[in-house]
Amino acid sequence: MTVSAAAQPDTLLSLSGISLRIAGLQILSDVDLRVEPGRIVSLIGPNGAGKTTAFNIISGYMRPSAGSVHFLGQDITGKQPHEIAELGLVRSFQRTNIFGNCTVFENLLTAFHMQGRSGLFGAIFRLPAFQREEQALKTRTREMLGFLELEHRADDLAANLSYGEQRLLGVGIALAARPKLLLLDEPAAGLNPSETEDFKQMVRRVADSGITILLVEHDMHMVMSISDYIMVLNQGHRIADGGPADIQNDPEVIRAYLGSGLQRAKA
Ligand SMILES: Nc1ncnc2c1ncn2[C@@H]1O[C@H](COP(=O)(O)OP(=O)(O)OP(=O)(O)O)[C@@H](O)[C@H]1O
Repeated sequence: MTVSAAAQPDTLLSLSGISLRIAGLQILSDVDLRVEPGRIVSLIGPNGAGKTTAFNIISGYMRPSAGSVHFLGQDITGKQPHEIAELGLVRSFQRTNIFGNCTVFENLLTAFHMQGRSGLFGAIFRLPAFQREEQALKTRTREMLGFLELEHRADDLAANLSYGEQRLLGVGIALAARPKLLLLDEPAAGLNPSETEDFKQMVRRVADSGITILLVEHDMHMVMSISDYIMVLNQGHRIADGGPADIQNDPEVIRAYLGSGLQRAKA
């Protein structure tokens, strides 16, 4: 029996019996997941396991064939991505939302403006309310630069940032939307070890600030060292869930990975 998140006050996000079938292929089969507030939760599994598909369903980009998604006690199954983002469930993509020809400061300020109240009319006519808001948003932009440890890059074009710095900026842009739950899709892909470490530290700071994190990631060192809770998918089925130590020692998980990255993470 699956329990609705509405009946679970401590649950921020829950997936109940999620299945997806496309063109005769069973992509996800009866997947349950519960994300408690304030935690770092990772979704892992071999290639093709269904992790990105699960993210697409959670964030409204795909509709499941069966099952439901609840966020903050509300059924969000089948809602549009922007409606879900407005509720506080925000997804940070690997490289989409950055304007390369704008500075780092401008990128963040624009992201804060998207959440602002004065609107286009206020901006065009530079109404007093807009000017007050602009000052407040600039202050928040500077604070965010400090949080991301990117102050020294404030006036550089985003296109000139390293991969690792662009990834940090992408998260900063997502954070401007004031998420309650932040979805990170393979954030360490393409990063070198020191960039991965910087990113990991930043994820910790985000979690410490009270924002819950749901992560899809292949870098097992990162997953095992940062996660409070891990769910493992294989061929669309949940095969295990628990803390990092449980997962690393789970025979079915070891079989699914055939001793690949998971074993190296234990070394
Ligand atoms: N729109 C679609 N139509 C048909 N098949 C799809 C579609 N989307 C995903 N799939 C298939 O579903 C399976 C799961 O894909 P998904 O991208 O969710 O896996 P993943 O765990 O994120 O893999 P990876 O780690 O390689 O990114 C794969 O076999 C994929 O080919």
